[in-house]
Amino acid sequence: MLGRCAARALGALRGLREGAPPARSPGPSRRLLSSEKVSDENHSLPKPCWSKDMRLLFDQFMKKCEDGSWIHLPSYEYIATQRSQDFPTFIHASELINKEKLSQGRLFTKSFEDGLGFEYVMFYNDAEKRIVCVFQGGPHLQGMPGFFHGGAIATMIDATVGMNAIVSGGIVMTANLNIDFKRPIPLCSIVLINSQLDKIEGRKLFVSCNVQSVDKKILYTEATSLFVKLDLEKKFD
Ligand SMILES: CCCCCCCC/C=C\CCCCCCCC(=O)SCCNC(=O)CCNC(=O)[C@H](O)C(C)(C)COP(=O)(O)OP(=O)(O)OC[C@H]1O[C@@H](n2cnc3c(N)ncnc32)[C@H](O)[C@@H]1OP(=O)(O)O
Repeated sequence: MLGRCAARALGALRGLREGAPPARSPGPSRRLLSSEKVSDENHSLPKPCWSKDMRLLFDQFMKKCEDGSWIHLPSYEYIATQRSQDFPTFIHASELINKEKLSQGRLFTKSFEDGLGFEYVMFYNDAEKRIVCVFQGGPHLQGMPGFFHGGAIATMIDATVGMNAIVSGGIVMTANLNIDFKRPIPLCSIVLINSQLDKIEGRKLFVSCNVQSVDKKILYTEATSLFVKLDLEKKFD
């Protein structure tokens, strides 16, 4: 059975997706218009492009979810709710945004054809405040020949530590991300991204992370990050 904290974390994610505020306080833009589009396809479920190893890891983690200690986090291509459309106004940047283009917005990691870019699934452990992301990068993420682009690795790290901060703190933005690239990651390999919430100080959430081979014998990357919780109510008023 889900613990109260875990249920709250999942609620926060649903809130992000459906336009309800993830934090406790209801805001002036708490509305979901009937015309709003929400992608239905949960990309965190097995697809034909997932390798056998990716599928195996997925099954292993799903087994861990059975007692409620781990939660399988959903992931969607785009969030086209009124609240996400309003997001630039919350941070006083609406005049900088092309409104037509905003409606075409898609989550960067979900913008590739199946199997060519970012294939991943995240699992959250509420008691330990950590996320494990199983990541299968595709051939269009190449940097140096035969290896992943550093920016692609940084993107997946940001997505994972970012999700850890979101489930713990609501709506946050990355303020700082430090990455040590220790070994190049072979293109199309599967890796584990292990992220851990280290501490919360007021609006600041500190999250660290490493990227390992599936057998845990190779440490590819280490990172630390700072996320700052946005005070949407305050900024909106
Ligand atoms: C309704 C919305 C719906 C949304 C739906 C979302 C769905 C999402 C779904 C799936 C997501 C998957 C996950 C993805 C994750 C990716 C996330 C990104 O890529 S974010 C893009 C890159 N980041 C930026 O562009 C930030 C740019 N920076 C800023 O906007 C500001 O600097 C911000 C918000 C980070 C902080 O600004 P301030 O005005 O709110 O706060 P101040 O007062 O400056 O700082 C607060 C505290 O933090 C420290 N701080 C700030 N920046 C720091 C830094 N770089 N280093 C150290 N400390 C820093 C300050 O010193 C201060 O600390 P003291 O409270 O005094 O102790």
